[in-house]
Amino acid sequence: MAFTTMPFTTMPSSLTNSTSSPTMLLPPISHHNNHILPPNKLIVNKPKRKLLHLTVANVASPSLPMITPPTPEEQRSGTTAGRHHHHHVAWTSISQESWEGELQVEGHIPPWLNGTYLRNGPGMWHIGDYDFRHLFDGYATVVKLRLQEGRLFAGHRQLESEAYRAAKKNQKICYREFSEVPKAANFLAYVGELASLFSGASLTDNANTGVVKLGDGRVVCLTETQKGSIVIDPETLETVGKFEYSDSLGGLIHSAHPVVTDKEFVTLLPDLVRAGYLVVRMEPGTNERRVIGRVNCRGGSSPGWVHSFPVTEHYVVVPEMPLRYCAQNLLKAEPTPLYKFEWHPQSKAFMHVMCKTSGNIVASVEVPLFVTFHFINAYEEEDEDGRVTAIIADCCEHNSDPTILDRLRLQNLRSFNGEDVLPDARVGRFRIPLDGSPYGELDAALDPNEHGKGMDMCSINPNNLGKKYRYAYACGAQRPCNFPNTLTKLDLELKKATNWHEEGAVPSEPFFVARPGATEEDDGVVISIVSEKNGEGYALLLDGSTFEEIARAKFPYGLPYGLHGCWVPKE
Ligand SMILES: CC(=O)/C=C/C=C(C)/C=C/C1=C(C)CCCC1(C)C
Ligand SMILES: CC(/C=C/C=O)=C\C=C\C=O
Ligand SMILES: [Fe+2]
Repeated sequence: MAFTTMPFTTMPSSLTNSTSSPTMLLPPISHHNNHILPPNKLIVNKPKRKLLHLTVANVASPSLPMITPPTPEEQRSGTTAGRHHHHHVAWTSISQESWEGELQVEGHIPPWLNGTYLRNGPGMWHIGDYDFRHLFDGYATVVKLRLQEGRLFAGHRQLESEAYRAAKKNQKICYREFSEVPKAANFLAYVGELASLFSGASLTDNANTGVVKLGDGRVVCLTETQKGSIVIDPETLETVGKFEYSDSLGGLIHSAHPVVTDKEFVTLLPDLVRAGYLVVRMEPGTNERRVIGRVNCRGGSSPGWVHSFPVTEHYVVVPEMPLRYCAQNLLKAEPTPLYKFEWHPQSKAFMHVMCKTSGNIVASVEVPLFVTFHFINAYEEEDEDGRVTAIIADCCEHNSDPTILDRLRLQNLRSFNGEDVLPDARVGRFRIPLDGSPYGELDAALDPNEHGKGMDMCSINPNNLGKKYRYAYACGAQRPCNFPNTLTKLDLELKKATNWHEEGAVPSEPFFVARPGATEEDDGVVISIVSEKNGEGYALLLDGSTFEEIARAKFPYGLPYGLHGCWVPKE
């Protein structure tokens, strides 16, 4: 099969951001005997020393540089804030390009669990001496957990986006990130005179949000810019090349969360010129998106942010949030309170429902104002005669408070002082009637106290995508906290939650993998990666049904927080 990928030039094998600041190094690894050092043996290299690029390929390196801890002066230095452990390891930049090795497993990995869990996220939040502002600005770090006959082989690697390579080469940001803007000279020096800083060319391709496995087997890292679609090798985590869309639909941005199954890739392309959304579909084995239909916005002159959207078996649901893209903010030099977005409560909120096969809009209703990053799932509600009466769509809803976006500034995440500052959130359940009534409803699907009034980063059993379902897994809040800190299993039928919590731990999105042949919806495991307050970290497996721990495996280093993952089953 001929795929369109554009290879990048080879990267240098050594880490080029050998800054003048102290940086954590990871312990060396060996093929035969993987040394997992306790955290107090984590080693810190001396300023101005070159960092080793530790990969399996170079474990044979005969010697490591002499290691000394940072001086108290260096410890105090504000400019190294992104790099060492003044604050939680979840918000500390990864210090090494890549690592891989076997982890020791405590507990029992089910023998049926054979495949690789991949997780993407912004893991490096500085370049040179400059620390980034926002969680979403970080350069992508992809983590893998390869589970094989009860053993666990893990690793991580920095994604070689153009934006990351340019930043390493110039020791400066060269493309527009979520909240960061390069200096014009940096951008021009890298991209050339033809591209304007105030054009789409200046947008990042730093694919730091999610990772998906297409029906044809290709694994693609994604973010909200279309150019930030990058193919990786799921085994080595190496960057293969850009995923080039071969259609001529154009546009610069898309939803960060396409709905991907073995049969299709469905996504939304916001139209910032004629406020609306194109609903598009791409078949496995192709790079061509085809238009299913178009939704025109009903409120405001700009489309609402669509970080994600839900589908049912027959419909695509297009949310129109009053948190809207702002074309001016996209190209502004200084960050605005809501970054590239604006809150327009007077423009109202809507939900549109499009038939997947005809592209016809079968419902378009006004709903209460809402703010969400993540839809959980949706399904068709039927009456006794099997007629579809409404669409039910669930999301992690931030009590229609857009300031959640600004709460994710690194400074906030790093400055937790025991005070409860996480804004309330809930499982928002929309009911969108299909009988032509003009209004839809939005209510909490269960009492938010069940999951501690915090709620985000959700997954479901993928076999229930678009269908009536009972269970979801997400992160909730054991307060006080400044960020969701529990893993929670939601029973949306009994309206109960089961919570997993460890003091000071920051767990990433609980990802559900169904047991092959299972008949119960929650028969499977939940995978998460936990960053601990002592600087360590581990992979965690919970039983999808009892929500009890079945295994954990410590990494030799604490990992930064990560966002979304996917499962690549072993063939
Ligand atoms: C990591 C995450 O959840 C969201 C990331 C969002 C990003 C990276 C958005 C990026 C954007 C730009 C870099 C410029 C254009 C606007 C926008 C899509 C917000
Ligand atoms: C981490 C996050 C959104 C990530 C987007 O992909 C939201 C967290 C919300 C906190 O309550
Ligand atoms: Fe997301």
